[in-house]
Amino acid sequence: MKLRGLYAVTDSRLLAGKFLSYVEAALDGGVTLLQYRDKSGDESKRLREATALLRLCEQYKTRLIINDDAEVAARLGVGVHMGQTDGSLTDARALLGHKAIVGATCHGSLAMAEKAKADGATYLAFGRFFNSTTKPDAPAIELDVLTQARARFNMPIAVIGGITLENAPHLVEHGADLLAVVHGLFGAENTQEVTRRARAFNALLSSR
Ligand SMILES: Cc1ncc(COP(=O)(O)OP(=O)(O)O)c(N)n1
Ligand SMILES: Cc1nc(C(=O)O)sc1CCOP(=O)(O)O
Ligand SMILES: [Mg+2]
Repeated sequence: MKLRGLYAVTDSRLLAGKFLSYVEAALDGGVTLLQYRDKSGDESKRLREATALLRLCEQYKTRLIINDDAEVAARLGVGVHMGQTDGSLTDARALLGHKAIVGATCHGSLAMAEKAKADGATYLAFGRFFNSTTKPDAPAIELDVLTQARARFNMPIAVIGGITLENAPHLVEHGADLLAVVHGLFGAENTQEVTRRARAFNALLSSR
């Protein structure tokens, strides 16, 4: 599967009061994958918001990914992103079927990546590469991990953690396919700026 471009990731606190307008602005600029990431634990809110995002994604022909929760992904017929403590990747793949996008957090570990590939992951996610206001405690990793992963895996590689328009070119040069971004996209002052940033992130990946 060819997956390349901006991977927009939502954050419920950052997007409070402007959730759908900011997401739509990003979709307008071009989003390859949209991840719904909500850590509130409020299940009915999650299902309601994810359903609203699915409608928007259908309108913009973008693929929706649910963070953490394969059951909600199955209910909506979309993809899932699984971390190391979010349950079995094999089970998620079995639940969602062979066509679904199933992403896997690999932190900075090629061994985790090998296992994720064997368990049926669609893409491998590495990070965090830079300081992140969204998840400051995520373990930091070096660019070298990306170089090694690119040489070893012939499948889409997502990168995450503190990515901005300024630092993203380094990640693209080292082989990233998907730029997974929260604050560097949705931290913008207004919807026009969100759209501009989305276009600019995509341009970094389309010229190679
Ligand atoms: C694209 C992408 N990569 C990594 C993560 C992090 O997943 P995880 O380690 O499960 O942490 P949480 O996001 O659940 O806090 C991600 N969500 N997306
Ligand atoms: C959700 C998440 N996971 C990370 C990891 O390293 O696994 S870093 C991160 C936060 C990404 O948000 P921002 O673009 O604002 O830094
Ligand atoms: Mg998770």
